[in-house]
Amino acid sequence: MNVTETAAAAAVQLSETLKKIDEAQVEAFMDAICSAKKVFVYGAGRSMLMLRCIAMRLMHLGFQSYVVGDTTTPAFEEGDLLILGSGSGETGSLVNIAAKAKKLGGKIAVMTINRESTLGKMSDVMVEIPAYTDKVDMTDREMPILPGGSMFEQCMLVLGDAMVLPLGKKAGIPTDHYFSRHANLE
Ligand SMILES: O=C([C@H](O)CO)[C@H](O)[C@H](O)COP(=O)(O)O
Repeated sequence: MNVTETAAAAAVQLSETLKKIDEAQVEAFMDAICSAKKVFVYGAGRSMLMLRCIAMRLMHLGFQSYVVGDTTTPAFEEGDLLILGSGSGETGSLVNIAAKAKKLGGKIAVMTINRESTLGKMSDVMVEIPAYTDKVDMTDREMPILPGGSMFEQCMLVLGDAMVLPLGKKAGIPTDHYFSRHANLE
């Protein structure tokens, strides 16, 4: 396959993977966002990059959303929600941050491939994405067309974007306000 054929085949695999996600898990995930005082996101590597995109969309909708570790990110408090994205569900820095957030009285929402992982077990709500990661033994799973954790990471991004309109509706945000908060010093 050449590059464009590979990209098209990857998009098909992405679509097939997204269709397998449990809608009830997604609903619970969105409810957790709507009932949180503030929403924080955290991940490592490419997973974090996808979560930054999701945090931006939440800000567009009017949620108080923050990226853990950014200079202007405020304190995590009781009633806040920490969204973690981790293919493996075992990345050490995320496990530490999740434990701290729980201790501070917050809730944990996790997107992961691995429901039995440490983060899966720590979560209050979880969306299981049946993708592939090279970090966990996945011999039973279809090999991805894209390398490493790419399939998982892209599923997170598309799923997060797909939540935008339903989240806006759930939170009662007028549609003409959706993107008026986008940065205008650019
Ligand atoms: O950057 C990553 C990627 O898998 C490289 O292909 C991961 O997102 C990063 O290493 C974090 O891992 P997970 O917590 O297992 O997503």
